[in-house]
Amino acid sequence: MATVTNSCLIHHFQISSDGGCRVKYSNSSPFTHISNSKPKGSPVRCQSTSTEEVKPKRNILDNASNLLTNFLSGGSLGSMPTAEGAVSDLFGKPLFLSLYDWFLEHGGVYKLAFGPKAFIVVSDPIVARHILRENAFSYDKGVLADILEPIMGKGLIPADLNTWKQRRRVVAPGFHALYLEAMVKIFTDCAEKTILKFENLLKEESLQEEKVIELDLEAEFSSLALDIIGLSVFNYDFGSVTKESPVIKAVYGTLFEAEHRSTFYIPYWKVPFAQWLVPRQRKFQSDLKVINDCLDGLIRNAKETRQETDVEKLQQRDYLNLKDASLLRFLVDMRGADVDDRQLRDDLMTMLIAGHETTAAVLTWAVFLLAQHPSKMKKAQAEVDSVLGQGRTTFESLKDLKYLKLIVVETLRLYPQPPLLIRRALTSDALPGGYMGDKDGYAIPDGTDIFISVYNLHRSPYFWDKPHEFEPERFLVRKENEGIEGWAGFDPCRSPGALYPNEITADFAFLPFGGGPRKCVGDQFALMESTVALAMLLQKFDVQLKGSAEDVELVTGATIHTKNGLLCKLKRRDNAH
Ligand code: HEM
Repeated sequence: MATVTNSCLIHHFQISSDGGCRVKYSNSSPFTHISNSKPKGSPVRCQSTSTEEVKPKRNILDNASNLLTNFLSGGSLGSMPTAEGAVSDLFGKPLFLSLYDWFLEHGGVYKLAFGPKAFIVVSDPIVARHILRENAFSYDKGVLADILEPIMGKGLIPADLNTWKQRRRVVAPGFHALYLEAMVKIFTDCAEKTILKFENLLKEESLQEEKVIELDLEAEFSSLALDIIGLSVFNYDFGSVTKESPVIKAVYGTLFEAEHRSTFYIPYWKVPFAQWLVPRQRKFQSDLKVINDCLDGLIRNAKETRQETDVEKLQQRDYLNLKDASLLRFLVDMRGADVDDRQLRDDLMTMLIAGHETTAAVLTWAVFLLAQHPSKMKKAQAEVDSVLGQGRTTFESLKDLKYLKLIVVETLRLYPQPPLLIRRALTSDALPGGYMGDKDGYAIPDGTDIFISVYNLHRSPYFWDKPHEFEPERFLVRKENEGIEGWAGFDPCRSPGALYPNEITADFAFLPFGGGPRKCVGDQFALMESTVALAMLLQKFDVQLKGSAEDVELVTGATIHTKNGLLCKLKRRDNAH
């Protein structure tokens, strides 16, 4: 394990342009060396400007917590490094940031003693690959399922393995290429409405001298992502970019509650009668009812107008000219009367929540990062101008928006949504030895709760050069000797034809959509949606932060977002007509 000194243990509430923590590798192309074989000696070294040693933080609360955890786990996790100071640290900042500091201190697999529970924190690609792919069916969603089940029922994210196996087979074919092509048209239509709204606001402002509008872009992206998910998943026009409605309010209310539950460690929603007695819980139940009634109506309507049964024919439809090319249409036409309404509703609710906030967060952080790197914004705009001119984004043009795509993936690297993946071992398991240490791996008992820290993997000084810097170009280098363009240290041959770098090309050191059988079903959808929205914004506007980057505080629930919005100044580009 490399020695890491104190200056690396900064809290990365903001990304600074110089990275804040300087690291260097003895190996210039670290990715190519990820393999099951452990590195000999200590191949990577994290250098820092300070020589101060890390001082373990302890207080009575932490000591008691560690003792309790070891006692309750029967000492079975005893040899694993333990994050000291866990309990007291957790109250100060988002959990995933503390997990990063402890990762630098304790390595790729360590134990977090948290009251009566122990969580294992994994920040090593080999161990992550084992849990997510190689031994995926020995794990379920554990704590996450407890939190989400009241909202998503047996939808794909919280579903137990048996339900998941049946439903994944039904839902995944819905994301076929022709559907995605039709969706790019919907993304473009919706993004155009957002841009039009900005232009109209600008017209109102142009009586003033500056001709600049100030907006909370995080809120605007949230509306845009909601409209897109409504139309593409169940052909429902929320129209939230321009109006408010009871359904929109209910969706935001439900998202807010889902978020609150995911940051709260006590399942207060399980307290008997709470849903009738506590006003907040009553509101949540009534919000849920508004959305469920809306979804039930849409499912009923789709069933009444059901058309075909054959999956192959459905996949060959002229999706671009369909009035309703939604996923719901596909699922009902494919399964028709067989489909269980409740299960369908759970799946739609899951996609509404999973697909909305995540994409809005990617767009928010992409703009945040670009605003701090004006030269990269100019480079992106030059690409948009050369590929699109003043035209619209299309399925074909996405292939040529190469730099924009790298901006999207680099944003996901720095701000993964969600920053942690949660699993619980269904049986005892032997975790493999990781890449980063000289350990032989650990045996874990069934019931062990695990956080796979995507944030730590994505900012690992062992795999990324200048891990905290925004450098979309890092993914695009010429591969030595082969003369082909590939992704830095990644092997594009592992996933030929991939439009974006992914966990396969990176061998699980880059996991923006998870990996293995429970990987995000909407990954391509989300990447294309983010690329389209970003391209259309940059085509028309120069964007600046209203205040300084340091003013933008981050908070987390299910995703990483800002505390008070992303206040920006938008100015129409000189050459935009
Ligand atoms: C940038 C946007 C998105 C990000 C970063 C993202 C990320 C993820 C991640 C990391 C997982 C795996 C969770 C785990 O292993 O525990 C996941 C699962 C999932 N996502 Fe996404 N997602 C995005 C957009 C979407 C969209 C647009 C949809 C649907 C339209 C969607 C639907 C789902 C579903 C249904 C699952 C569960 C898959 C399963 O268990 O079979 N996601 N997502």
